Formats: sequence, C-alpha cells, structure tokens
Amino acid sequence: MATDSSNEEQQTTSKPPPLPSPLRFSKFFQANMRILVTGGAGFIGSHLVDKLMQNEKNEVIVVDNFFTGSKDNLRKWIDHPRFELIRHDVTQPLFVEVDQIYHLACPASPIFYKYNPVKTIKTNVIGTLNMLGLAKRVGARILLTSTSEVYGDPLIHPQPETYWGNVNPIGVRSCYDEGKRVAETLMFDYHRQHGIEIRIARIFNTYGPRMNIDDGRVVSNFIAQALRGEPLTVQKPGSQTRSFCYVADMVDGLTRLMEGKSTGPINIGNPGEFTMLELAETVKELINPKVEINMVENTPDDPRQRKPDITKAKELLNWAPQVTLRDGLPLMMEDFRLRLGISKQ
Ligand SMILES: NC(=O)c1ccc[n+]([C@@H]2O[C@H](COP(=O)([O-])OP(=O)(O)OC[C@H]3O[C@@H](n4cnc5c(N)ncnc54)[C@H](O)[C@@H]3O)[C@@H](O)[C@H]2O)c1
Ligand SMILES: O=c1ccn([C@@H]2O[C@H](COP(=O)(O)OP(=O)(O)O[C@H]3OC[C@@H](O)[C@H](O)[C@H]3O)[C@@H](O)[C@H]2O)c(=O)[nH]1
Repeated sequence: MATDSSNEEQQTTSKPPPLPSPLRFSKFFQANMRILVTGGAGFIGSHLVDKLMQNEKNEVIVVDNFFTGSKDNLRKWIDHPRFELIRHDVTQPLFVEVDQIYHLACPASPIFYKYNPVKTIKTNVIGTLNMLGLAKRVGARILLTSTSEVYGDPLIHPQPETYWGNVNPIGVRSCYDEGKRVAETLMFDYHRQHGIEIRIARIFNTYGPRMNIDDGRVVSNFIAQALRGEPLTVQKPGSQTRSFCYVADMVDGLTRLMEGKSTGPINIGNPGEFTMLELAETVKELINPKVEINMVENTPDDPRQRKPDITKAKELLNWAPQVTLRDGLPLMMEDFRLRLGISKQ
C-alpha cells in the first residue's frame, strides 16, 4: 500500500513568490484586498463569498460559467460596490488583477461531473493551469479545492493526507478524481518551479443550504425526497460510508487555510462517519417518519468508506468542525422547504 514518506517541508520551495501588485506597497493609498472566487456561484463558493464580503476591506470577483451554479446564490451581492460577477469559463484564460484566488470552479456532484467527462478534465487541468498562470502573473496566492476523491476507494481508514490513494485511472469517476490529482500536481509544480504561494484543501462531503435541489448528491436527494414524501433512494449495498461536513464549518476551514502558512494538502471534513442506510434513517426520523427506504442500483467505483483524519487541520489551522449532522440537517431542510414551497405540517 503506497503512502507518502515525504513531509510538507520537502515539497515546498525556497524560491521567492512572484511580486504582488505595487498597490500593496503604496504609502498613501490603502487598497482593498482583491479576491477572486472561481465557481463562486455554486454551493460552497456562494457561502465563501458571503463570508469574504463580511470584511469591508475585501473586494470579491466571482467568475462562473453557471453550469451547476446560479446567480440566485449571489443575488444579495449583485450591484454591491465591492462585488463583481463575470460569466467566464475557466478553461479560457482570464486577465484580472487580484491578490488571492480561491479556485473552486468544477462540477462536484457525480451526475454532473460524469455528464461531460472530457469537459470535467479540461476544467480541472486547463482551468487550474489558467488560474496558476494568472497567480504567477499577478503574484497572487491560490487555493485549490481538491477532494477526498483523490483517495479513490481508500484502503486506509480514516484517510490521512500522506495516503496516496486507490484510484481507478480509467473509470467513470476518473475525470474528476484524476482531474483533481493532476490539479494538485500542477499546484505543486508551479510552487516549486515558480515560487507561487499555494494552498490545497482536500474537501470531504459537504452539505447545507443552497445545494441544488436536483444536485443528485445523497444529502440533497434524501432531504428533497423526505419533504416530497417520496421513498429515500439508498444505493446498494447501503453499508458504504461518508462523513458529512456542514458548509459553514467548511468555509471557516478554507479561509483559515488561505490565511495560514501551510501549503497543504489538508483534509477539511467532519470525521462523523455514517453508512448511507444510517443517513437515510436519520433523515427519516428528523424530517418525515412516514417515508419508505428503497434500495436501488449503485454506480461503478463508488468508494466503500470515507472518513477524514483531521489531525493536520487541528494542528496547523486550529480548525475542527462545530456542527453535527443532526444539527445541520434541519438547517438545510428549512432552506429546501422554502425553495420547494412545502409548508410545515
Ligand atoms: N461539496 C462537496 O462535498 C465537495 C467535496 C469535495 C470537493 N469539492 C470541491 O469544491 C468545489 C465546489 O463544489 P460545490 O459543492 O460548491 O459544487 P457546485 O457544483 O455547487 O459548484 C461548482 C461551481 O463551479 C462552476 N463551474 C463548473 N465548471 C466551470 C468552468 N469550467 N468554468 C467556470 N465555472 C465553472 C459551476 O457553475 C458552479 O457554480 C469544487 O471544486 C468541488 O470539486 C466539493
Ligand atoms: O440518492 C442517492 C445518492 C447517493 N447515494 C450514495 O451516497 C454516497 C455519496 O454519494 P454522493 O453522490 O453524495 O457523493 P460521493 O461521496 O460519491 O462523491 C462526492 O465526493 C466528494 C466530492 O468531491 C463530490 O462532492 C462528490 O464527488 C454514495 O455511496 C452513493 O452511492 C445514495 O445512496 N442515494
């Protein structure tokens, strides 16, 4: 079983980062921090924008092609003087002047990333290359939202960052898993070769308000099904596990990583682990005890277990999740209820 024997110090570089904008050195004019969020119209991205906009010294630029995201997620910021929204596909070069880049653009739900796998790879590879090229030109720090899927169907449990993973390179999920693995490689190559300041977060399953109702991921499916009184579709065998992180905790972890000193990769996720049957039972109990649970066929290469080892996040970022699944599910349910137009019973 392959594990990484090297530590983060060996992966880093002594090369100085490219110079930031001269504005940062100006004596009389205190410029705002300009922050680019790619994929900022999506689920995690829009919550991140909310947090960044709370700081009056931040200007936020979102670029998004709206494949899975929506302007609706950002409607409270449209026309705000410190906010800009640009329709743009990250597979095309982008010229903006920024100090930090949160690079999230990529479909995240399996049904969406498998819909056009070649585009998913292009987004991960060419999109990340373009954002790294931008970071190099303007001297910006860049954070990549990688994924627990880089561990594939993991043979080590829970997964520490030193684990190299067990990924099928030619499977139907590879466009995403391998795409993110190449994106991580590009980040470290730009760091070592050009001194770019990088941060890599390995995000584990995240849930919360604003997920697409038809997103296809398990928490959104179960909540929408329970509210509509439809059977919860548990994919076989139902004993596969995931660990679910509430979106506010995730955004807190991402900003700590960006502002901290460590390049990562760092796992950000909630170690509370559930089988899909346990998740279905919990949703049923909390939202609609009358719904049935239906066992349905699964898709190829579904990871059988997943749980983050968050020792590194605790030590280096002083971060740990605060919201349990039982506390987070009702918050998401309220948002879904409003959007589905279903009143309280
Ligand atoms: N939510 C999770 O559980 C999870 C887990 C691991 C990693 N991640 C990563 O976090 C990031 C955000 O995930 P999310 O759950 O918010 O997904 P999401 O689908 O809601 O958001 C992704 C956003 O990227 C945009 N986008 C996609 N391709 C693009 C392109 N080529 N150019 C410009 N914009 C593009 C979409 O329109 C959308 O707004 C992704 O990089 C994903 O891989 C998420
Ligand atoms: O209706 C459903 C949907 C999904 N599932 C199961 O729930 C589990 C989780 O599936 P999801 O589609 O929510 O997400 P996955 O964990 O497979 O992938 C996710 O992993 C981390 C991120 O990078 C992405 O957000 C996504 O790829 C799987 O075992 C799946 O078989 C169901 O039992 N029923």
